[in-house]
Amino acid sequence: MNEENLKHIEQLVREILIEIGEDPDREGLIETPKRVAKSLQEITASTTKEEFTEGKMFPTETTGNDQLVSVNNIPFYSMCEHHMLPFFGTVNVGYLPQNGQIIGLSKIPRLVDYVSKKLNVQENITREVADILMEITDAKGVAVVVDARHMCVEMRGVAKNNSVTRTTYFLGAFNEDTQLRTEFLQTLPKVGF
Ligand SMILES: Nc1nc2c(ncn2[C@@H]2O[C@H](COP(=O)(O)OP(=O)(O)OP(=O)(O)O)[C@@H](O)[C@H]2O)c(=O)[nH]1
Ligand SMILES: [Zn+2]
Repeated sequence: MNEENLKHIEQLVREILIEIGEDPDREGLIETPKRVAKSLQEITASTTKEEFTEGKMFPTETTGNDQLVSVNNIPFYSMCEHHMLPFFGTVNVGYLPQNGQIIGLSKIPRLVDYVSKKLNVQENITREVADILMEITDAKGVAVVVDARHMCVEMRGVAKNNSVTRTTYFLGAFNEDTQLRTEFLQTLPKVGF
């Protein structure tokens, strides 16, 4: 998003304020179009793939490391592509390394940021995290579970407060090996939001 985009969004937000019956020149709203433009820029500023693909893999001495690795409770914030309202929650990721190749732990939350900082739906975030992780690690299997609350479900429409949506996506070994899948599912923390 460049300066021209930001200026244009500012004008549009000013028009929205008028259409919803507000006075965009009242004191509390004077800076609002600019703030909204900047916050939209921040919320949708997906990072680049290099943030989690450069220097990502570490070979270890032994394939004895080819055991389940799970990184849970990774927070994310996104906006639904239907209403442009926030949905947020946690991403839980498991993978089964192949040939002792492990990924730097910080790269997984970076991947979650990359996928979630744009207009999206929860199912796509779940699948994209799994597909990209599989692509960059060449793991034997990848599992992703996302728990989220959707403001478009809670504060409007059907208005169901505190309902939590869980989406899951399994690739490779997690589809074939029920024991592995159960082991991963047992690592999932209780939803705390
Ligand atoms: N599957 C899925 N649906 C979502 C997600 N975020 C929002 N939605 C749903 O997208 C749907 C859009 O439905 P529409 O009927 O086109 O829009 P609407 O009239 O605003 O729907 P209501 O929310 O039921 O009032 C709604 O059922 C939302 O709950 C998501 O991440 N995944
Ligand atoms: Zn929505």
